Amino acid sequence: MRVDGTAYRTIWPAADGPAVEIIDQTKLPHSFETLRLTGLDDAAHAITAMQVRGAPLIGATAAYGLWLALRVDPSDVSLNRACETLIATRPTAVNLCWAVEAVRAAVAGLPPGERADAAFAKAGEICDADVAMNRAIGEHGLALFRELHAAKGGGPLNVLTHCNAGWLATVDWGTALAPIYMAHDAGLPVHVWVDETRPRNQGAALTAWELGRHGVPHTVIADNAGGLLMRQGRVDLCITGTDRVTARGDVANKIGTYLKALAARANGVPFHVALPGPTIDWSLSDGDAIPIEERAGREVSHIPGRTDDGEIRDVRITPPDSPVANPAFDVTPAELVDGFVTERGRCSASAEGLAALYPEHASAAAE
Ligand SMILES: CSC[C@@H](O)[C@@H](O)C(=O)COP(=O)(O)O
Repeated sequence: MRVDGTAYRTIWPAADGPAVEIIDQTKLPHSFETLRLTGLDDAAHAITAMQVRGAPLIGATAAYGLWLALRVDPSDVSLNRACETLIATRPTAVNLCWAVEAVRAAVAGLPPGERADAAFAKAGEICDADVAMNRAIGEHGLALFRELHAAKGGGPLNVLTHCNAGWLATVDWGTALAPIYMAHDAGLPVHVWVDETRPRNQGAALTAWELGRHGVPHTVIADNAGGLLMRQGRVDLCITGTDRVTARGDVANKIGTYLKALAARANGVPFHVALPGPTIDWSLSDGDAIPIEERAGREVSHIPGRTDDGEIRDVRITPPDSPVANPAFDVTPAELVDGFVTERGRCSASAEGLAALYPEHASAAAE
């Protein structure tokens, strides 16, 4: 996507040496800054501190993190230690494990001297594949948007989304936002209700920033406003991304997604989830078995903002002696999801639906 006229991906190899560059998402929407990652620790820190976030981008960053580790020490011990370190950074998004295991498989059988180059090539492949999958998700989602718009019979299609599943969450395009960009670019009138997404405000800070840069009409709302808007008939479709989908179609996504799915079902609003194949965890059936990341309480007790003189600062909003809890994801059962939009097409949120699109994985999962 373009920022001030320049085309960016969210992660790219540095032109001038062994490093990768990222957009520091903790600085958005206040300032657009890039960062250099020069070693495994930088990559692990970028994921943990959410300088990069979003399931596909976490995976891509981990892949480059392995390259950086293998440049320094290509031994088996180093490879295994780097894989463990990266996998431990964030537990819910399965794309992280998928990308780490893809790089491990690409390098494990090679002589140590060839491993770093092979890891670099694999990381690049993962990034290119992510962009292609998201573009395809956008095209399949656009068909859904056109159907819903035609059924509505006029006016803008009002789409509600939660968290950030845009280009910042992936290498480019995004998952849930890809159809929104394509619809807007194709002249289909869309307006997006952007959930602020407490506690880290990925909607207010990142989705609103992305949509604004692209000229897509949008309105930021408090997380609690969605139910009212659905009841008032002001939401035509909910679409979110996901961090992990089980083989039977249960969906882990940013905390608060489940409440939106419940409100959507109660109000007859279609609720769809956009995902690339690597987000499916074929080893799990029951969504309640998905590990839910518990993040620091400070993300709940404090809220960041920018002062008038440009400083980004956290401000406390809870009594200092009140305990806080911060589960970062929730699970929406497949029954509440009206459909998946994948790079291979659309399907029902069910074992049968996923198996029809991904027969090679489904048969392996059943064995
Ligand atoms: C295409 S991204 C899908 C999900 O990763 C996204 O919806 C989400 O929940 C991101 O959570 P985050 O905690 O910001 O990494």
